[in-house]
Amino acid sequence: MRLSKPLSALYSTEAPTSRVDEVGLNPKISNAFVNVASENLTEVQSKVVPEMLSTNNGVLVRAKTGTGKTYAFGLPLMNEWITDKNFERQESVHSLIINPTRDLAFQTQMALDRIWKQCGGQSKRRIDLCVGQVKYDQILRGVNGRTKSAAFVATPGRLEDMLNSKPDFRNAFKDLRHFVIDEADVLCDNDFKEALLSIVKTLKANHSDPSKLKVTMFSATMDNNTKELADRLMGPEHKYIDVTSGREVTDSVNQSLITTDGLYETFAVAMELLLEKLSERNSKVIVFMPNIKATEYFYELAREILGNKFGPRFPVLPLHGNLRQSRRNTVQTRFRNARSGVLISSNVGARGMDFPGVNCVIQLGVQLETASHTHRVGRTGRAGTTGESISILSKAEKFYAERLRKEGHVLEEIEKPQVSEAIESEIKSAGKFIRPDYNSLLSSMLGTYASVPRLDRDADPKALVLDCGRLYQAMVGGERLLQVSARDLDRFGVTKEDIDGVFQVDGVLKGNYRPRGNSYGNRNGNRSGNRNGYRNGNGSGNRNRDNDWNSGRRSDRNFGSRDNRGRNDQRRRSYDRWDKQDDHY
Ligand SMILES: Nc1ncnc2c1ncn2[C@@H]1O[C@H](COP(=O)(O)OP(=O)(O)OP(=O)(O)O)[C@@H](O)[C@H]1O
Repeated sequence: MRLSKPLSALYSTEAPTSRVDEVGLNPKISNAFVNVASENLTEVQSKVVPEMLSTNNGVLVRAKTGTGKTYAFGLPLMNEWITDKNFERQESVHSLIINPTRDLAFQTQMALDRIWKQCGGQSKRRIDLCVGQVKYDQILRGVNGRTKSAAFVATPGRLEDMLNSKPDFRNAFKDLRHFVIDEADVLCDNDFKEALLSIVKTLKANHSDPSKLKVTMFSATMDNNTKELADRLMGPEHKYIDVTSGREVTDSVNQSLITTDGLYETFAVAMELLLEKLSERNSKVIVFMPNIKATEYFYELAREILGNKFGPRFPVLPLHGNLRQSRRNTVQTRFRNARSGVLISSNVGARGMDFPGVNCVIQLGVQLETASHTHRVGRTGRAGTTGESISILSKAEKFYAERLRKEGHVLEEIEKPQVSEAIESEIKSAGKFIRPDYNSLLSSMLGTYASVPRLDRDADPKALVLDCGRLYQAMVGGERLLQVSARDLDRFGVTKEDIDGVFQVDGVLKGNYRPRGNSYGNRNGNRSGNRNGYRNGNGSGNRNRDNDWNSGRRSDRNFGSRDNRGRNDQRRRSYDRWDKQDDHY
């Protein structure tokens, strides 16, 4: 993206930055960067590029969202490719970059390719993908074909599978120089940790000289788990570069908070705000919803209401884990290229996704992990631009704002907008123009709450549950009650009297019963313990199926090829959940 202002002005709140031609990069790379991005590096690039060019040790990097981490690792890698005279003739893959989702892998590959093409490199060696839904043969062409892969951008499921099941592929990494772990905190999380360790083990076991393999890790959010794993993967000599100055989101994003009386008002206020924001010229907004069902519902609603106001060609786009990858790619390209429009997204669009020109992010409700908030906010105010983030929480969800504040987010309370009668009536009559499955929408909302850690310590679970029931009544009108199983409600510790006139219960409530180790009852707040609690009535006791975690149906189709099927059965389930759907994030 070309910027009209000098970068020093754009990054004025951050430390002095360097020019791209003064950090020791080959002129071909720095000239390409000037053509593609800027003459100036961002702060993280100014610190990381020289470090990566000179050190033999690993580097762990924490930098604010949208400050250019991709090129911070991409430029030094490509610099090595261009300065090695024998590079074209080498067979081994030089660099491996791992991302948690396919969407991010595509984006990373495209960003690096832009520079690499400017250098004329792609005719010699390419940057290829190793992700689910790319055919095995196509991936293998990068190691067996005439034009060898300089680098692979991979997701964990397909990468581990290929390394384990395809000897040709595995052997192509014997002189690998760089292994870059992007969004490191997610990849060090319990779901991926085992796979990541297994990948590193395989890479090292097959390496001609493991001491030459450099590992680098990047993220905006960093927890102790990540730091511990960094020690394991990179050794104690690795360097830690933190350019967040304690804040994970850039100062150029103003964060505010609107409190509503309940979930129904939350949806109405969000729609009113959206109309207001999109009425401004060249306004590009992302609305983040708490789960897939809510994303689908709000998208249908927005398509109708915004279509009536701005015309049918106005970009109103959905992004969530239940969409096919091809549709997700189309949506992302359309939104990336649009001057104005709205993306209604689940967590799948929250991390790393780079959509230029987003001036406002609206977030509804609570999330499993507060790190999600940081990444969602970080979709605006990128590359030195300014942005606005508005969180909408119901009174019962307000505990979440306190958590965010404790973690350093500055949320300014603002007045909620007056919801117009037109919007009220559109929401109430939504059943006529969309096919809302209100039952599963509300089950998903209950599931989202059930997946939040420490709920019973910080919040009033009863109030949240009752709000779900009232939302249902407001949506369907009349006296109909939401039908839920006693087992689901038991998790929130409600009694028959509490929910009288709000839910129709299947089974017998156990009063204030809360199962041991249930999702919100896990007081230590660790992430592994809080995902097993909720059954949303569709047969699975695992996690909140609609939280973008595991609701998907597509996978690394050929995962578990004959020779590793049994061994990887357990792990495959984890990849399936991720690689197909991405996402709890
Ligand atoms: N030196 C630069 N000058 C101007 N723009 C830049 C520069 N470096 C990167 N950019 C642009 O900034 C945007 C954000 O970059 P990138 O996606 O790498 O950020 P990030 O730090 O990885 O974000 P996130 O934390 O969300 O993953 C991209 O559009 C990128 O092209």
